[in-house]
Amino acid sequence: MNPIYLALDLPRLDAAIALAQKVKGHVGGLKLGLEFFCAHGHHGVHEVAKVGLPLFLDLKLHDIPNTVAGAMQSIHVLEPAIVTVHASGGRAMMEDAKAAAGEHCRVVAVTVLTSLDDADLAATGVGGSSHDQVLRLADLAAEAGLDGIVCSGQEVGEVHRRWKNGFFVVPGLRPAEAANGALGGDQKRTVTPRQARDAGASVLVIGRPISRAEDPVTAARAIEGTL
Ligand SMILES: O=C(O)c1cc(=O)[nH]c(=O)n1[C@@H]1O[C@H](COP(=O)(O)O)[C@@H](O)[C@H]1O
Repeated sequence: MNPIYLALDLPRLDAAIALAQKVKGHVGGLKLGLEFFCAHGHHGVHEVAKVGLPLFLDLKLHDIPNTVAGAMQSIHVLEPAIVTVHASGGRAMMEDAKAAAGEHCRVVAVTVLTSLDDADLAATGVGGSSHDQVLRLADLAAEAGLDGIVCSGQEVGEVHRRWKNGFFVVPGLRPAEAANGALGGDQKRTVTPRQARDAGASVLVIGRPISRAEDPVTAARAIEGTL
């Protein structure tokens, strides 16, 4: 199975669907995140579902347990393959999110965003390294019964060694030839798609290296070819 999930972080629904149709032979799934969901909601998800690939609803839910469970129930109808919550919402929130998820939906917990480095983390009051914080939150997610976590490719190898049957989603991927600046320099803990896969990633989330490429099909095919 192709592990690449294309992040459809585009403001226009027609453009998102056109991109998905173009590259669908070179990716294994589509990720719809906050930008997409806030703009197009359930209607947009139903439209993208017609492309025929598994959907990853990256809603990064983070609230009290009752509210997150209610949100999970409200998205059953969209039949997502994967949904995200924030691990920092705590164990009870993650347990209730999993209990409320549809039968065939993997629930994965975002640990430390790939846009943060150790200094950013310290500024939020979290001491220690982002690496240690990812491991701590991965253990918590496993205890809560989640299917896996979201982390950077810099941590996935160690998380994989500790959590053998976990499901690991890795974003923040940059092909070796891509200049981070040209893609928006917001990602800080990056690796190449191949490095992430070799370290144990189950899913590779890739957005701008494909969506902003001059020719997205060529870019997607090239990345697929490195795996
Ligand atoms: O949950 C995510 O998917 C996610 C978590 C994280 O720590 N970092 C991260 O970049 N993402 C998502 O992964 C995608 C990365 O996009 P690009 O940087 O354009 O490849 C975006 O849709 C982000 O919302």
